[in-house]
Order: sequence, then C-alpha cells, then structure tokens
Amino acid sequence: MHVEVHEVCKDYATVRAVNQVSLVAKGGEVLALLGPNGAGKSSLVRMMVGLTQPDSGQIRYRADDTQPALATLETTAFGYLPEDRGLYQERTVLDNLRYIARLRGLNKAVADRNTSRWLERFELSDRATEPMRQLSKGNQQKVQLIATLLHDPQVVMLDEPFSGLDPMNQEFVLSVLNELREAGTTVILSAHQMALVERMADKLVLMNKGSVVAQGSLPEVRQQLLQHHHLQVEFAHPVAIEKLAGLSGINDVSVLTDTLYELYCDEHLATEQLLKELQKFAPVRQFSRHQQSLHDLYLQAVRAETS
Ligand SMILES: Nc1ncnc2c1ncn2[C@@H]1O[C@H](COP(=O)(O)OP(=O)(O)OP(=O)(O)O)[C@@H](O)[C@H]1O
Repeated sequence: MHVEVHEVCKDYATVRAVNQVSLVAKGGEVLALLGPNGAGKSSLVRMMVGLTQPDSGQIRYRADDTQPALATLETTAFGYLPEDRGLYQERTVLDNLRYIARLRGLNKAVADRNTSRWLERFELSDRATEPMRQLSKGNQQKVQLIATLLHDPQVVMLDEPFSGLDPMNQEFVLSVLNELREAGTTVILSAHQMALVERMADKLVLMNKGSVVAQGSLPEVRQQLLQHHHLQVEFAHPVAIEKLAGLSGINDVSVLTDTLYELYCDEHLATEQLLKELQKFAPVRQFSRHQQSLHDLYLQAVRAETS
C-alpha cells in the first residue's frame, strides 16, 4: 500500500505544526520521520492515519502503482501506535489484546491465533496472564506494539516505537520492523534515535518546525545536509589557527588537541593542493576526511535554521 502525502499543511491556534510536507511511502518500505520535539511528526502521523484532516494539501492511499489513489482507507488497514499509549493497567495482557482484537473486528479464531503468534514473537507468552501494571515499561511497550500489529495491517504507523526501550529491546523491535518490511507492509515511524533509524529506514524525512529539512535515502539525506566537508589534520607540532583559517577554501577551523585540527572546507576544494599548503606550516602526521554521523549533520542543519 502506498501512502502519498502532497504539500500538506496543518495549523493549530498559534502554530503551523506541518508546513508543505510531501512524501511517499510504499509497501515493503520503512519511512522514518525524524525531528526534535515539536517538529510536527505526530501531527503528520495523525493526519496519515485519518484522525485529523490537513488544512491544505492531500493525503492519498494507493494499492500499487497501477491502482487509482483513494482519499480514505478502511481503519482496519492501519495499525497505529499513538504517542499516548493506552492499555488497561489492571487487566491482563491477554484481556487487553482480546479487547483490541474485538475492536479491530477479528473473529475469535483469528484473534486467538494472532495473539499467540505475536506474544511468542515478542517473547511474552509466559506473561500473558499477568496484569499490565506488573510488566516493565519495555514489556508494556511491546504489548502496545502487539496491539498495533494484531490485525496484520497493510500500513503500520508507529509514533516513537523505540521510546522507553533498552538497547536490547530496541534491536528486537528493529528486527520485527524488518520482518514487516519483508512481508510487504508499509511502515512509517517517528523517532528521535537517529543512529538506530539510519541503519534500517529506506527513506528518511528530517523535519524541523513543521517543515522538511531533508528527505530521501541515507546517502541522499547526507548529501542534502552536507554543506561543506570536514577534514582533520594532525601536525608534528602546534600551528597557529589564524594560519589555517587564512588558507583559501577554508571556512572555519576547530582545535581538537594542540596538534589536531578540524578544517571546514568548500565542497570542491582540491585536497592534494591543500595538503601541500599545510605541509608548509609543519610536518603533517595525518590528514583525513572526517565522515560526520547523520546525527551531527542533522543537528547542524537544525541549528543553522534556528539561528
Ligand atoms: N492538538 C494540538 N493543539 C495545539 N497545538 C498542537 C496540538 N498538537 C500539536 N501541537 C503543536 O504543533 C507542533 C508540532 O507538534 P507535534 O506533537 O506534531 O511534534 P512532534 O514532532 O511529534 O514532537 P515530539 O517529538 O515532542 O512528540 C508543536 O508546536 C505542538 O505544540
């Protein structure tokens, strides 16, 4: 199932929560919405699930490239993990899941089969008869995820699926999401865990203050965020920072240790020529391109927008 978002805007009383956002998520893809608090991720997810309507722009659903676009989908086509989790704490895991299954319209046989299958997959079968409140935060989160997936939805929208999970459980959820992708499910999630998400998402949509800062595959997003490249140089002895900053094509210099410096260069600066210039100041021990993490690139882009 394709989810197609076209130039969507959403205003609340005093704030534009979502500003001209367009994206496409297809079956068998994981699309991750990333952004700081208040970026508009949850507002966008709520519109994609159909809980709220855009003020302008369209959200459409399409079975595949050959099929017409639909304005709405059956609610059972979605699995939605909301930001505010809500299972009954005094009821058992099984009671909660049976209740959700009934809400989703599953008959008893399918409900029982799916509940057992997911409890087993999430390694929670032996906790099924315990009240929710006895489970750790991580296990409660896993039950919430089961509740989202119980009816085998075609489109899964997960608002912060990794929140409250330890690294082991984050890896576990990651593997479940990979299985959903392999089964052809459309997975859309919002997250703060950049390092985790960049390992598995097919598409990244980086948001800030309602707008898209960059989007595409990981290499595409890197390229969009990379305004200048970084080089690290280590000299045999200290060199005055003014000398380095004065070189042509160098926009900024950071001192990492008394002999190690980071140079922020124009993207097209010829590195062999630069190395020759650097060697005039002092013997160069090490000279390397510094690959920044997506997290660092993203923080830079958000800060640049804010300042
Ligand atoms: N129901 C609402 N009424 C008024 N303003 C809202 C409402 N929901 C969200 N907002 C505002 O819209 C903006 C976007 O919020 P949203 O919750 O979508 O961001 P988010 O990226 O999901 O943030 P977080 O990571 O903190 O969950 C914020 O300024 C928020 O205060």
